Amino acid sequence: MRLTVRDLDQHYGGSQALRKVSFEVAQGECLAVLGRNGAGKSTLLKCLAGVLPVTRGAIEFDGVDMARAPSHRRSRAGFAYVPQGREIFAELTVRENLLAAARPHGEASDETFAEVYGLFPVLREMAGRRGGSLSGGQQQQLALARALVTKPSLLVLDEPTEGVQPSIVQLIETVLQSLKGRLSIVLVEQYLDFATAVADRFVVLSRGQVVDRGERAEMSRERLSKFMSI
Ligand SMILES: Nc1ncnc2c1ncn2[C@@H]1O[C@H](COP(=O)(O)OP(=O)(O)OP(=O)(O)O)[C@@H](O)[C@H]1O
Repeated sequence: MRLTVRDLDQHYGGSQALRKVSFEVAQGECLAVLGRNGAGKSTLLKCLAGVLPVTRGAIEFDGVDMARAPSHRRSRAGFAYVPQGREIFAELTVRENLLAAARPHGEASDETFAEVYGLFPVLREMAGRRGGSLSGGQQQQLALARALVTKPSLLVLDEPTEGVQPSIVQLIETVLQSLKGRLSIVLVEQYLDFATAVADRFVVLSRGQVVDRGERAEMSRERLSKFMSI
């Protein structure tokens, strides 16, 4: 899916959190959204997901403006969102979490389950365990798997490496690299090594505005450090 965000404004009451944010993500590409705490990254992703209303601007999925469409319509159009903090169902088992995520998109096939269990083998082992009993890294894998069973064409991830041990960060990196090309990805990430390993292009937000953008080859620590807390 091609994502075009144009002149997006968002306000929390009287305070403006996003100001004329514009960018594009081509089919199969991964865009990293970088910036300091409070820059507006999570707000931007919530606007893309339709969980926060936008004040002005367009969010086009393959040319169709979804900026005012409810979340379920965006989801049916191929959009999947993994929020910060994961938001899995703690009381449901791993398998039930996956079934619940897949249901609005039609029953998930055995093939779909085999695919996500292939990407995240620990979830197969833990299929009967309650989501709430998993470690942070396992919950992050479950959150990603929940998004993938919906067969998205645009995957939006808010800090997938947060609170996750290095071996799982490496696994998530490998998974995202394998998904790129097939689906488009928007990634909010504080961990620069991960972002540079996965993203093709980046935008930097500061106080709700895009203050820099470029290609992966231009994502040098020197260039980004003036906008980030590193
Ligand atoms: N529910 C809310 N009500 C009012 N202001 C909010 C709300 N959520 C966020 N903000 C403000 O909007 C701005 C952007 O916040 P946002 O969470 O999008 O930043 P962020 O770049 O994702 O930061 P972080 O990395 O800390 O999550 C901040 O100034 C924040 O205080």
